[in-house]
Amino acid sequence: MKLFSKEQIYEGDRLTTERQNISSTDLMERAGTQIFNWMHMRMQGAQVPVHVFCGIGNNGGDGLVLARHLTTHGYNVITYVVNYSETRSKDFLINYDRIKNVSKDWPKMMTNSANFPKIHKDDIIVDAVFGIGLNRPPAEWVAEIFQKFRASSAFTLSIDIPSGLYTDKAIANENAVVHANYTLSFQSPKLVFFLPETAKFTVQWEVLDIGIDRDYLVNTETEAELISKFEILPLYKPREKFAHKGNFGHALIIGGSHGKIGAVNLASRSCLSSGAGLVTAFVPECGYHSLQASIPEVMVLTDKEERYISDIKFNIEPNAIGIGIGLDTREETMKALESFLEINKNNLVVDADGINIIARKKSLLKLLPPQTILTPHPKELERLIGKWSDDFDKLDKVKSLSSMYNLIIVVKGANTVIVYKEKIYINTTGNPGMATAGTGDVLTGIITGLIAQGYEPLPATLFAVYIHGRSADIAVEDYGYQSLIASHIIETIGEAYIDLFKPPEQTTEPAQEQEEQQ
Ligand SMILES: NC(=O)C1=CN([C@@H]2O[C@H](COP(=O)(O)OP(=O)(O)OC[C@H]3O[C@@H](n4cnc5c(N)ncnc54)[C@H](OP(=O)(O)O)[C@@H]3O)[C@@H](O)[C@H]2O)[C@H](O)CC1
Ligand SMILES: [K+]
Repeated sequence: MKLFSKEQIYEGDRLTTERQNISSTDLMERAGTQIFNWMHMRMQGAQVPVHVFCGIGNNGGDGLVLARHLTTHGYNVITYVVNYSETRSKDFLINYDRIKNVSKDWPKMMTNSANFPKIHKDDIIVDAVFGIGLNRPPAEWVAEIFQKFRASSAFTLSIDIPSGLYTDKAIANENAVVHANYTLSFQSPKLVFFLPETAKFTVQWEVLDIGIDRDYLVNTETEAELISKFEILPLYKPREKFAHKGNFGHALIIGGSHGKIGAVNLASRSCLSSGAGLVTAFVPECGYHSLQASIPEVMVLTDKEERYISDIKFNIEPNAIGIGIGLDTREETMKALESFLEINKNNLVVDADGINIIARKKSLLKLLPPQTILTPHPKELERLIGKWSDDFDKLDKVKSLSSMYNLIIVVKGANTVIVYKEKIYINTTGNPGMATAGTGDVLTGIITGLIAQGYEPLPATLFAVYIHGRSADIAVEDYGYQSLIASHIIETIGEAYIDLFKPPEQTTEPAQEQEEQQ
């Protein structure tokens, strides 16, 4: 799913009104009516007090359209105008007049937070104060109103975006943002719904289709894209009936040091479970017996050193190499990695201490083959790109590193983000249970295994991050967040593959109930 920028949304609006020969007021009527339909479906006439807070722009206009429909359908609605500016948008004014024609209780003007109404925790708040037009911090009294929303504990529904959130930059003051229980966003979700610092303001979100021009939506390239089953399924490579293990490549996993052979164990197993035909592990001598005993399917080559990697030499022709897990960053190992990178031409996935070594000696970056994949967790990323001031600054730094060295960078997080040059892909699978030792090793194995099978590096990365998270979502159902461990994620990779072909979950309501609601 494409994530359109603020500028692209405004452009889409303009083109839609032109091509469909409608006014912006008609488009606002569509938007507000869609919000009303969503609420009406769920409220079914319930007389819960609905407090609609409107700004003076088009987000506010949406709120007035909603309030008008709630009123004419007999709901218990109270409308407020948060009067933070004297400049009203045209469509706000048109809808301000329209609502006055259908209700004797005209919208209440608010110019400070003192006359904030009493709101019961079972009431509903609709936040139509700011939309994507927010371009400077809200006034203090407006921020106080947002804080009173939260203090009321009432269910808060934000229109388009929680007010106080910018679409394209970090927020200065978290107290000046609405905490939405639910956000109904027009045409596409916004990037800030998925970034670590701002995702918390949008607990749940849903996209409402307001009929923006289809050609525009299809033909407009966006910087950011949401990756879910729909985008992953077309990447899947089916298997021929008469396939044999040679068709699915030979992956090499290089890593491990005394006490950290398990990382290579996890990566090698997940590499096999991702479908690689053959997997070889290259480890210090101390890892030989444990690997051969624990994963008979994996072949093992060893370094001449007992406890750490000192000289990476192998007599196989791998199709893909995953390197860095459990590697250790001592001098001899750093030298071994440098000598390896000087001659390596293979597709490469670099993780963990592999990244830490490169972060220490940045000149190694230019030795990485095109489309090398780096999979840093936040601490490793900071060592690589330095400190960042906020999520947007982080993404800018990652994009420039990616462009400079032609790298694919996996920025692990609650929504893992894959960055390739100027493009951002946001994964939608995964859960907090994955914050446990070894899940990164498992991901490295899956990416390496997919490349070994012939997936190009970027699709392999998108696919692997998706499957890794989906597999953890399946496993967490049995183990819960606290008890999920990396090995469990390997066990459910198969189910995650099978899940790709299951139709999206049907609603649990029996068919006849759905008919009754028509
Ligand atoms: N295709 C769609 O998605 C549609 C979305 N719709 C809705 O339109 C809003 C965007 O509306 P817009 O009028 O552009 O902006 P806002 O309503 O978010 O803001 C109103 C104006 O307020 C001014 N502003 C910005 N920040 C502040 C601030 N901190 N304090 C005071 N005033 C502020 C700014 O105007 P200026 O001239 O003062 O800069 C804003 O323009 C979108 O989110 C949807 O809800 C359409 O209804 C239909 C199509
Ligand atoms: K809003």
